[in-house]
Amino acid sequence: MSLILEESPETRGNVTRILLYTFAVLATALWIWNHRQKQTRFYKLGNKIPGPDTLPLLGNAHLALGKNSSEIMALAMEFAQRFSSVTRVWLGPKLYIFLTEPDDVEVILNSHVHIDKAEDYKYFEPWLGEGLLISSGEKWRSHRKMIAPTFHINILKSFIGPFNQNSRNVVEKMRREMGKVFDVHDYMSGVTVDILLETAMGITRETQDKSGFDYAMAVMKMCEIIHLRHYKLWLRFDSFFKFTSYFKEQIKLLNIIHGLTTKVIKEKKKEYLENKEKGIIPPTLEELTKSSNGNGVNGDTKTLSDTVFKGLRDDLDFNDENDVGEKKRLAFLDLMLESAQNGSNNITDTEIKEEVDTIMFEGHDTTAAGSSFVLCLLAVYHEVQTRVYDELYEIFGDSDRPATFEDTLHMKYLERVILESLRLYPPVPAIARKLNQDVKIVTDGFVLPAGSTVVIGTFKIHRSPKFYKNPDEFNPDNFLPENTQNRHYYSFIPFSAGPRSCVGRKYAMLKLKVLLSTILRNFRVVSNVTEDQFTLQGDIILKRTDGFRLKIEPRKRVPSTPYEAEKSV
Ligand code: HEM
Repeated sequence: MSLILEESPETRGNVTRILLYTFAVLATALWIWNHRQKQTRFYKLGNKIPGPDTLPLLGNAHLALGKNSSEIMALAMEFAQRFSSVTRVWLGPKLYIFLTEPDDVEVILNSHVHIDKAEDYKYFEPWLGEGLLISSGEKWRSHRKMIAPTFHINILKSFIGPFNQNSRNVVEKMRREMGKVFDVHDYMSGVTVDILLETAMGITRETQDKSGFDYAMAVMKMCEIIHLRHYKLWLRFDSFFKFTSYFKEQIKLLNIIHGLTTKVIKEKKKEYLENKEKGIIPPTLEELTKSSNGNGVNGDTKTLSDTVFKGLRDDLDFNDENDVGEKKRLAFLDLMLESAQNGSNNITDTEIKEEVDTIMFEGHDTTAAGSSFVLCLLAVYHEVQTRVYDELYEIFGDSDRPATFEDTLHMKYLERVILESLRLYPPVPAIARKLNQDVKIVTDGFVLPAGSTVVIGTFKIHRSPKFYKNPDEFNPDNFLPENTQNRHYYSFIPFSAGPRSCVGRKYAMLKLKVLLSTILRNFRVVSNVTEDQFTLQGDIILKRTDGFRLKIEPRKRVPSTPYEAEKSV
């Protein structure tokens, strides 16, 4: 600056001229680039789709600046209202297309071609590597084929023991909150990680040392960092993120997480080989999932959700009446190690670690949010809670016995409540895919160009008046058989659908029933917050920014009076 001031007026004029020329050349180059881009097929197809007005270069990115995740969620809802069921948004040169019409959603989700995850999933990579959630192509296909059977109903039935034990443990912990307002999500998160440690890695409470607790804490904190990176736009850039304290924290957390998974895999592998030498070989996946009637399907074990999800055409439709029993219980990790060792699957230790870490992530936050929303809704709608409890009283009376798999089949009203809660508050509120090929959708024959990102607005679809009468109202009867049978399958997709649907769907439903029934048999949940006061955070996992606050009261183990029961119908 001082240099310029000392120079002659003529030199100063030259500098100004050079700056102006440079600016003019740059601006012209940008304009030409912008104009030429607009002429490309990608831009032309993108711009045929309705969406908010754009600014040169920025597209619509300025609309997201300075907004927190709740405000971005509100904006997305406003766009969905203002534009059609197909809306485009440009974030600079990146094209995002939002779909909320089940016919269009089916075109994407039911396809075996459009299965690649959007770039937004990349923050998981340091943690989950190429695990099932983010992998693509042949790797995803072969691992999915290997992992889907480890969620066979026979294996899930053998998890009833840990589901019950951990649910009873959390009930004991929650007693200390009696009569106070507290955030129930903290408890749901803790119990979910404990259950996963046991069912995914085979680490029981008895075998768990401090590393199990540290792992659980690290999983929860990693989820928080990833959530932050989704809504704090500047943290999305690795080059910036690396200079923040979050990055240092992430390194520490990943050391804990990967340290434990690696250690457990090593120990389990050693144990397996030692047992093999002694001639003790665990049952194979094929043996555990063998069907008694040959076709693997048994109508007696079908639940309401099996019927609700039957049109979604995934690879989880197996059912069997064989009960493998407690003795044969194997965690996912054991099953993967066993199949790698006996040669039925070609999977390395690193890949096994990535899959176990993936299951720990996917199975944790989703069910913690899902169970917290159910409890908060029941705390608001007492008459629904009364009906749920009456059903539980019919099954268990005033006994304290643990739930059996058979009991869960009788929890029909509770199941409707869970499904309705997943409809109004889907834990995964949106699903994103990267398109590698152009796709023609049903609405107005729009062609979504290769290279764009498709965002499926589950939250919005679930609240469509076209499929639900009074769509914003909490009404478990939306899932009465007569109301579900003719509804578009893709109008209810909390677990996504098609070949890339949630592999833990049946696990989640079974666990939610055991956990929620145990809590509700012990406590009555109450809240003075009404549903319209819930503030939502539209992150990768839907949460309440105001916290999942409620109160618990001791449950009187008696059914409601006939008058109360009548009122609640
Ligand atoms: C209420 C609970 C749950 C909900 C709402 C849910 C929802 C979902 C959704 C929507 C997807 C697709 C995500 C996408 O395409 O971006 C998904 C994928 C997945 N989920 Fe879940 N999930 C739940 C529980 C679980 C549990 C308990 C596990 C495991 C124990 C699990 C394991 C997975 C895995 C491994 C994938 C990736 C599947 C693939 O890409 O092939 N989920 N989940």
